[in-house]
Amino acid sequence: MSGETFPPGVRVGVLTSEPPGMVLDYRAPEGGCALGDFVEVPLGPRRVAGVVWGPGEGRIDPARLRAVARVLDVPPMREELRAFLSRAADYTLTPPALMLRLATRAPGLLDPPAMRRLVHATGTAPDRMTTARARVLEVLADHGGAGFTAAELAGLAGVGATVVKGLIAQGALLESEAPRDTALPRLDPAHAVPVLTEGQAAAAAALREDMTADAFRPTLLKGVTGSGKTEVYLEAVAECLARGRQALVLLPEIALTAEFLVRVEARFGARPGEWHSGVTQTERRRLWKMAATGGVGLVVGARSALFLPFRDLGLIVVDEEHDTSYKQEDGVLYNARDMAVLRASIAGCAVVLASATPSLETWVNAATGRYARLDLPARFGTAELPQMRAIDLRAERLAADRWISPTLQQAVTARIAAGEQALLFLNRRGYAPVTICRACGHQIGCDDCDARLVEHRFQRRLVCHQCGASKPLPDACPACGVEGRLAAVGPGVERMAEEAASLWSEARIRILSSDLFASARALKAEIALIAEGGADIIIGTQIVAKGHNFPLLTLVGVIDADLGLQGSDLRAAERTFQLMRQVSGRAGRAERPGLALLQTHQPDHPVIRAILGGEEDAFWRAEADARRAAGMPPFGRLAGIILSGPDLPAVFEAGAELARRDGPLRAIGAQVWGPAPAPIARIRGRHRVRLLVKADRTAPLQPALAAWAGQLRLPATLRLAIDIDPQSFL
Ligand SMILES: Nc1ncnc2c1ncn2[C@@H]1O[C@H](COP(=O)(O)OP(=O)(O)OP(=O)(O)O)[C@@H](O)[C@H]1O
Ligand SMILES: [Zn+2]
Repeated sequence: MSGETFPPGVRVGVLTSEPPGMVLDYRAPEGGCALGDFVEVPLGPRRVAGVVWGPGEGRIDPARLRAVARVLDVPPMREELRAFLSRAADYTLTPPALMLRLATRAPGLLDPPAMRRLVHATGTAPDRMTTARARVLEVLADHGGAGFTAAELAGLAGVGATVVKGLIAQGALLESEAPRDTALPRLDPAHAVPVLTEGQAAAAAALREDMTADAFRPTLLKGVTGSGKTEVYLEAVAECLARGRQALVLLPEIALTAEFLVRVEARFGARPGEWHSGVTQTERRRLWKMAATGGVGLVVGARSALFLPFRDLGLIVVDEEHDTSYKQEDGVLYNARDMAVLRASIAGCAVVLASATPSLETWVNAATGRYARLDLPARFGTAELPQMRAIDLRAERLAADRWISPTLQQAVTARIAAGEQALLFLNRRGYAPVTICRACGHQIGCDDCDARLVEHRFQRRLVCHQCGASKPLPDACPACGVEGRLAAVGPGVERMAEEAASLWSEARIRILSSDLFASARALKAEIALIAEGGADIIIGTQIVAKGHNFPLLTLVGVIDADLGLQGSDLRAAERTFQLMRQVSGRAGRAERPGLALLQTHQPDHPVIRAILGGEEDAFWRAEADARRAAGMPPFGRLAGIILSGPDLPAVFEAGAELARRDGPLRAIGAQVWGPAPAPIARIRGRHRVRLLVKADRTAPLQPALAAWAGQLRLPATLRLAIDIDPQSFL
C-alpha cells in the first residue's frame, strides 16, 4: 500500500519504543516524511528511533513542537505490519510501544546499509609462495570462493594480517566493497519434489489452491503422528516461494529446528532463515533486513518471528499448533498461534495450523467452518499407529520408591533384547519434586516463592522451578537442624534414570530434559545421537513429546498418566489427551510396530479411556460440550488479572477494590471472580493475587477491561498484569 506523505513542517505522530511509549507529535522534517518511515526524533535530551504512525494528534502546543531529526535509510514499516502491531496491542492490552519493541528487536537495525571490504582470490599466483600464503589461498578455495574480510581470512588461515596484505599487494587477492547484510541463498521449489501418497497429495493440492487465492485462508491440517504433515505443508511453502512470496514456519521448540532445517535443505536445496534465541545478533540483523527487502524466502522461527517485517508474506505455518509454549507467559502476554491467525488475516494470506492433537479452540473453529480442515488419517508408508494399553497400577506390585511396574519392566526388557529403543516418559524435571525432613516433617521451600524446591542430583542442588534460585543440598534440616534425615519424595526423570540403571545395568540410558543441556546445540546433538541409535532407554520430560523422529523407538512407557489430571485447570483433560497421544506417537514411526503403555491408577477415567480408545472426535465433542455448557473458552472468554507486590494486604486491598468497582465489566455482561491468592501465592518475594473475568464470546472484553483497570491508581510497588485468554492459572 502506498504510504501517506507529510510535507515539511506538517504535524506527524511518531511511535517510539521508549518511555513514555505513546504516539507523540513532531513536525515533519525538511524533505518531508511518509507513513511507516523509520525516523529519529528528539525525546527530552536524547534522540531515539521511532516510526511515523499517522497524522499528528494536535495535543502539543505548536510552539513546543519539535521537528523529526531525520528519516532513516531503512525500508519503511509496511501498513500491514503497523496494522498488525496496533491490533495485537489492542487485543492483548499492551502499550503499542512494547509491540514496536518486539518488532525491532535486533541491534543495528536502523543503521544505514553498511558496506564492508571483502577479499577474493584473483587466480594470479604470488611471486613467491610461502606455506602461510598457501594456507590463505587454500582457505578461500575450501569455501568455494566466498569472500571474507581480511581479518576473518587471516583468522581462518591462522596467519598474521601482514600475510593477507602481502597477497593483496601482489595481486593474488583483491579487496572490494560488498554489502554487510546479504540475501540468503534462494530456495528452489522444484529441487526435490517428494512423491506424495494419495491422501497427502490431496491435502497438498488444497493448500496450493489456497496459495493461488491470495486471501486470508485459515486451515487446520490435522494428521496423526507420522502422517507427513511436514511433508504436506512444505508443498504449500513451495507454492508460496514459486509465486515469489515469503513464508514463515513457526515451531514451538528450538530443539526441533535442527531436524527441520535438514528437511528444508533436502527439499529446497538450501537452508531457510532462522530466527530464535540461539541465533547470533549479526544473523538476526541480517534476517530482519532480508525479511524487509525480500532477501529471504522462508523463515523458520520461534514465536517472535511473527513480528518480522516481511515484504510480501504469503503463508504462515504454525506447527504443533496446540503447543502451550506458543503462549508467552512473561512480558507481553500473547499467544503466537492466535497472533499468527491475526497477522494472516491482516496480510490477507494463508495460515496453516498443523497438529495431530489440535487445541480445542482450533478444533471448534474447524468444526464451525471458520477454518478449513484437512485430515491425514494414516501414518506414512508401512508404519502403523502404536497400540495403546493401560497398566493398572492397582494390580501391580511396586516396592516403595519404585515407579516402573513389572509389566512395564518386562516390555522394556523385550525391546532392548530386540535391539530397539524404549522411552520412559515422566513430565518432571530433576531428581525428586519434594525434599522432606524425616525428623520434623518440614518440606524445603524456596525463600522467595511459594514453591517447594526440587532436587537436581546431577547439579547437587535444590532448585526453585518458579524463580530459578538454587542452593546446595543441605545436610541438616533448615527447620529443626537435625542432620542426615532429609529424604527425597516422589520421582523426577533423574530418579527414574537411577531406577532404570538398577533394572537394566547393561543398557545405555540417556535423559532428555531441558535443564540438563547448557545450550540448544548440546540438546540438538543429544537428540541426533539418540536418533542414530546411541541409546537403549530414553528417559524424558515433555521435550520428547514434540515432533522428534526416533526410528528405533518402539515402546513408550508413561510412568504416571494421571499426573496432569490432578489439577483443576480448565484444560487438564485436553492437555493430558494431547500429551499422551503425542508422546505415544513417538513409538513405531519406522518399520517396526510401536506400543504405548500408560501406567495409571484410574484406567476407567473418561480421559484415559479416550486416550486409549483413540476416538478423537468423540473426545473433542465431549470436551466441547462441557465447555459450552460452562460458557468456557472457546465458547466464552476469560481474562486473568494478576496483582503482585511485596506487601500482601496492599495487594489484596487493590484486588478487592477492583472487584467492588466492576461497573465497566457489568456493562458488557461480564462476571468477576476473586480476588483470591494465586495457586503460586508468592514468586520472587512478590505476593500474588488473582481475579478472573468471564464474558460472552462476542462481548467487547478488552475496552471494558481497560476501563475497569484504569479506575485504579496503583502504588508504584504494585503491578497489574492482564492475561487475555489465559492458558495458565497459576
Ligand atoms: N511422501 C513421503 N515420502 C517420503 N517420506 C515421507 C513422506 N511422507 C512422510 N514421510 C516420512 O515419514 C516421516 C513422518 O513424516 P512427518 O514428520 O512429515 O510427519 P508429521 O505428521 O509431521 O509427524 P508428527 O506430527 O509426529 O511430527 C518422516 O520421516 C517423513 O520424511
Ligand atoms: Zn523461587
